[in-house]
Order: sequence, then C-alpha cells, then structure tokens
Amino acid sequence: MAFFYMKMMNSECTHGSNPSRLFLGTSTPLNSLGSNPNPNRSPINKNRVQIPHASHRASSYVASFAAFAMLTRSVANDVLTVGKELRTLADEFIPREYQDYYIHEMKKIIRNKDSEFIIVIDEYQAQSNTTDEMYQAVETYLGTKVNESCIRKVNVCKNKETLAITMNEDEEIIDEYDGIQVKWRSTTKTERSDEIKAEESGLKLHMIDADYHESKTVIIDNPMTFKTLAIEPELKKMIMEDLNNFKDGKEYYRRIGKAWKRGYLVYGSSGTGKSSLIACMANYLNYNIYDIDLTDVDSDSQLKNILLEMPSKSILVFEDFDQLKNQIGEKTCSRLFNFMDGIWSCCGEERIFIFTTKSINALDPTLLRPGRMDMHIHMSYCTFSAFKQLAFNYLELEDHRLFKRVEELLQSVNATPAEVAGELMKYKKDVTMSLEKLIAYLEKKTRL
Ligand SMILES: Nc1ncnc2c1ncn2[C@@H]1O[C@H](COP(=O)(O)OP(=O)(O)OP(=O)(O)O)[C@@H](O)[C@H]1O
Repeated sequence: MAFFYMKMMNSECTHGSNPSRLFLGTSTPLNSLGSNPNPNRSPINKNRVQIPHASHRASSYVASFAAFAMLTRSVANDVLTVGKELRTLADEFIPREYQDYYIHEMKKIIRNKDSEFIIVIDEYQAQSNTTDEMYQAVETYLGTKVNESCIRKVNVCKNKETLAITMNEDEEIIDEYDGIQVKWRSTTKTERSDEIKAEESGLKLHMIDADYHESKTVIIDNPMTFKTLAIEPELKKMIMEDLNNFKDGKEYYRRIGKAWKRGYLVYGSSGTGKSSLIACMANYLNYNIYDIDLTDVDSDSQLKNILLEMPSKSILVFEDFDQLKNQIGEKTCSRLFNFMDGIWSCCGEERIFIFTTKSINALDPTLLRPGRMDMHIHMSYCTFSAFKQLAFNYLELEDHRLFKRVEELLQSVNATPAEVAGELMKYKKDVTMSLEKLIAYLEKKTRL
C-alpha cells in the first residue's frame, strides 16, 4: 500500500504565490493488500474524497491518520466484520463530527472491490481563507521524516518561533505506521489544476447520486443571462437585488445568526423558463449547479453526507419537487427539510437551494411554510414585455407595426415564452414573416 502526498498549485486559492493541496491516497486495492498495484494507473482519477475542513486541533488529525491506517488494515484483514470494526475504531480515534464521514467513505471503498482513492487536503480553507489545520499537521509530521541529506526549503513560521522543514518537490518519503509501509510523495505536476482550469471555463451541472459519487458532471453551455431572460422587468430587478444581497451578505448573515444560504421556490408551467432562470442565476453568481438524486437516500447520515459534500458557491436544484417527493417519500423529504432548517444547515456557506414545480398547489404545505423558502418566484406565461425581450433576442427587433397585435393576443391567450421563442426562431431572416407566423399561432390558440 502506498499513500501519496502531492503538493500542487491550486488555482482556486488566492493566497500567497504557491498555495498547495495534499493528496493522500492508496495505490493498491484495499481488499487485496499485497497484490501488485498497476504502476501506470494514476491515483488522481480515482475516488476523490474532500476532507471536510477542520475546526479541531491538529492533534486530532494526527490521531485521525493513525485511525485511518488502522481502519485500512482492518478492512484488508476481515471484510466481514468491517462495519463493527469501523465504528469501534472511529469512536476511538476520529473526531466525533467526522466519524460518519470516514465510515461512509471506507464502506464506499470496500463496496468497490477494485477501489483506489485519494484524500484531498487543501492548504487553505475555501470558506475562511485560513490555513487548514490538517494540512499543517501533515506537513509538520513530514518535516520530521525528510531525508536530512537533501538541501531543502525551511519555512520560518511567523509568530511561532519555529522552523518547519518541508518536502522538496518530487521527493518521496517511505514511512511506516504500525507495520504498514506507506509512501508520501510531493509533486507540483497536477492533473487537478487542469481540471480546475476546465471547471473555471464554464457553467457546470453536477449530478450526484445517493452514494454521493459525483456520477456525472456536464459543462452546460447555457448562456442565459438576466439580459436575455424574458420576464417582467420588476421581477427581474427583484431577483437580481435579492441575489446581490445574498452574495454580499456574509457579514449580515453572521450578524443575524443565520446560515448563509437562500432558498428559492420557482414555479410555473412547462416552458415558462424555470431552468433558464436557474442557469441565469448560476451565470450571474458564477456558481455551479448541483442536481441531486435523492431517490436512493435511506438514512440521515447519507443525506447529510451528500449535502455536506456540496462546496460553497453552489446551487442545489430539486426539480419538479412535487413529483420528486412521490419518488423519495415522506421520510427523505422531512430529512431534507430538517437539514435545511437545522444545525447542519450552518455547515458550508453561500449555498442556494432551488425547488421547482409546475404547480404550486401540488406542493406539500411544509415546503411553503414561512421561513423555509426565502422567495417564491412565479414564472408566468409570456407577457408583452417578455415577448419584446424575446423579439430582441431572436430577431434583434425593438419595435414593429405588428407588435400591437401580438400584445392584444398575449392578453387573451396563454402561451409560454418557449412557445413564442419557438415561433420566432422559425423565420428569423424575415422579421415580418416571423411575426405573422407567431400571430397565426396565437390566433389558432385562441380558437382552441
Ligand atoms: N422566460 C424565458 N426567457 C427566455 N427564454 C425562455 C424563457 N422561457 C423559456 N425560454 C426558452 O424556452 C426553452 C425552454 O425553457 P425552460 O426549459 O427554461 O422552461 P422550464 O419552465 O424549465 O420547462 P420545464 O418545466 O418543462 O423544465 C429555453 O431553453 C429557452 O430557450
């Protein structure tokens, strides 16, 4: 078994010149200790585990590492008794708030027989921009293991009057813990930094399953912005102001003692732009969208793990919640609400929850309870001002003699923005023809 300790540039961080990230991983399937690992397989692409950021003293983490090695060994020795072993060892060694997390991860690894995995430890905590204690603990520990014959970097820690000797790049350290040989490696080469660059290049939709594997990540090319979204201008203004207040609200939320999160209920018929609004919000805030599959969630800790795994600056979407609720059942639903309202909601910051539904009447009143959803957004059928926005988007048209007729028709017929956009797109080279076709379409609807 080998652990990898990788140091790498982290373009997410804004601190100093070389913020780092540690990777601690196995290169051997845990259930087959002693078998030959494939040296060509990079551990970077395997199960990735982001350690929840620290609030404990460094010594807890050293204990966690020790426990981790023991857990790994117990898994390798006896898979059948692993559940019990994990719980006992976790009780003994792992800080309480991380126990479920560790156990969940270990079980995941065991289920996946050919598993390799990595634990990622960032040098800086994303939310508070302070140095991560676990990172420091490992770095200090490795400082005692380095090969003294090498010339190396010595860090003088401000305020601490201590010298920290750190590993050189690409240096390997063979270590042993309780009979298990481990290898630490430090490197600046980073597949992860390429990944991060890719992440930064577009709006991403992450689909997370109940085992909170990030099962699929799709880069969505949805350029919808508040400039192009066709809704009533007052509503647009209200949503944008709300998002601005939320984004700048760190101090405010802290002062009033509330978790820095916001819930939106977006409702309206199919084609009124609910998904477009979500894409628009994500583009505006530069957040990623997480589409979470809750159908297989069957315990509190599983749900907690999924939700705690969500990074800050994320939008968690529960689409067609009335239907989803039928699939996931009452229990999961109330677990979700409890999470959102309860103490756990304070873990993680800058999170937006969006629930959508085609019919607000089909929703459980508990979701509509005051204080649960901060804002209810009704996506209406196409109004005249929404039509003008669509005409501008699709035909670059600000005014036309046929607008009057379209306005009259939209007052008496329910047409969604998607329907109107569809008609406008058909003859985009001839604007008059395009409007005439739209008018014919709306007139036909009035007769239905
Ligand atoms: N308000 C809108 N502004 C601009 N374009 C819109 C709007 N509503 C719908 N569209 C257009 O119609 C398409 C479909 O809309 P969208 O998927 O956002 O509707 P929806 O309400 O989420 O529908 P569903 O409930 O069926 O998922 C969008 O890709 C967009 O091109």
